[in-house]
Amino acid sequence: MSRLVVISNRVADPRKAAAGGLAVALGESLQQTGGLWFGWSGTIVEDGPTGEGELHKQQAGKVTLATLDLSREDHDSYYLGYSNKVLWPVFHGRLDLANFESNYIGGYRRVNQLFARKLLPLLKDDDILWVHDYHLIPLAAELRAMGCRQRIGFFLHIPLPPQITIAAIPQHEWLMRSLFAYDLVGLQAEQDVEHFRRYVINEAQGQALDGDHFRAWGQTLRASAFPIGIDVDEFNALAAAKESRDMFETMRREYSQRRLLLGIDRLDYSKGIPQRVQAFRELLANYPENRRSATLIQIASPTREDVDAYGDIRRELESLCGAINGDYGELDWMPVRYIHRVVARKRVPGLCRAAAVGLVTPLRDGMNLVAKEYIAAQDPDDPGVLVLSRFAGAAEQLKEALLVNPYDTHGTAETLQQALQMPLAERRVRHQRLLERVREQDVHWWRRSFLEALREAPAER
Ligand SMILES: O=P(O)(O)OC[C@H]1O[C@H](O[C@H]2O[C@H](CO)[C@@H](O)[C@H](O)[C@H]2O)[C@H](O)[C@@H](O)[C@@H]1O
Ligand SMILES: O=c1ccn([C@@H]2O[C@H](COP(=O)(O)OP(=O)(O)O)[C@@H](O)[C@H]2O)c(=O)[nH]1
Repeated sequence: MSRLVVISNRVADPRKAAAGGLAVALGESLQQTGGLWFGWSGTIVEDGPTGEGELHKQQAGKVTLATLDLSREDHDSYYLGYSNKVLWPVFHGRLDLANFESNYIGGYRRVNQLFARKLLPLLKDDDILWVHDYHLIPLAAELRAMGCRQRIGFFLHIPLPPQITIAAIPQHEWLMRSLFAYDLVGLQAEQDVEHFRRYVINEAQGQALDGDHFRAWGQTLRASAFPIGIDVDEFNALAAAKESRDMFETMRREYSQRRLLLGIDRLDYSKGIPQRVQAFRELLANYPENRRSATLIQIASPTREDVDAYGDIRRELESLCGAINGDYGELDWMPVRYIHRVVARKRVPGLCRAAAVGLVTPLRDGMNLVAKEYIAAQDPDDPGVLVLSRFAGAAEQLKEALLVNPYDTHGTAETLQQALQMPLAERRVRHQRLLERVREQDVHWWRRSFLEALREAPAER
């Protein structure tokens, strides 16, 4: 059996609970198979030489972690710059937030070359490589240029936008062409595959062949949807632990006379949090029976704070929450509880179970694992209702949720009222179907189906 080598920007000890969907899912996958997990150490070396990362190796159960430090200059241009000021906003359809500053691309290429150079000596001939996310799109091309012939798969955790939006990136042809150095490209949703198909045909003058195979720039690969899932059993074990049960009991006591609506997100402009708070405000305005009762808890964990757009969204959200509490709050009830901190993962199941409504309303999201965690956390006899954005990748699978357009404040407020009023029988039926889907297409299914497809993909090298 060949060894699995996972490469991602973010690496976490798989035995410890991590926040952030990618780290959680990869940790759970590697726990099953063992192998090597290679990526950035999370350390920035202030005055180290540019382009030379120190390699740290550490054993975490069956998994070897091999991580690199980055110099300040490389981190700023590769991670903050090209990854999070170019690729993240463009791939989430926010061209207005993209900053196409020319020196970012140099750092992005340099770090991908550095990763390839440091990884290559660690590889065995029959390893199977699985590269993750937008930080590392050109990694396979760099590895191939250094002689790497192993099978390499790539999984994009964020959405792939329409062809015309991709084309706004000055280096789009180089980026998309470098995807063809992989043997398999995995995307979150069928819609992303459709966007890939249109790019290949219309922009690269390539061909769509049978069975999700594509040919362009003299190379063939397969590009298919592999929607990422959660580890339901691991999540249930967290739910049964003391921290989670305590959290549930506390919330249930505190909100026994009230209805709880819950959002858990990184404070990212893609998550649609201000729009959600506006919709909640409209709910209170249009349906006064919810005043003194409905309470929105919004966990907005800090993320990428060195990127300006994230500071802006924080100020916007704080001002909105302040205004709604000022306008509607009473001495014994505040409509919004906004928390700008990470909630420990072991508390997430208890918090979700206590909420009558789970709010997952991103403007755009690759998948959104919180949507699946909310379903897994519910009491099947008295489940809450998931309100889900049609623009989250999860919406392709979770059709029995109440789907909303998060840009439509009025429509979302109406749906919140529908969720709060939904009869028990309907809640049970919807929840049962959703839970089946979350269980069937869990994180193990995701890993297995991707790796099987990678083993079978046409390998041209
Ligand atoms: O590593 P950070 O910059 O701190 O950001 C955290 C992660 O955010 C993104 O997550 C995505 O992956 C999830 C799992 O597939 C998916 O459910 C979600 O919709 C995506 O936004 C990012 O893609 C990761 O690389 C980051 O580690
Ligand atoms: O304060 C927080 C915020 C998020 N999470 C976890 O981080 C992951 C977020 O993944 P998702 O796919 O929803 O979004 P991402 O942050 O990766 O874009 C989920 O497992 C959450 O339970 C957490 O444990 N604490």
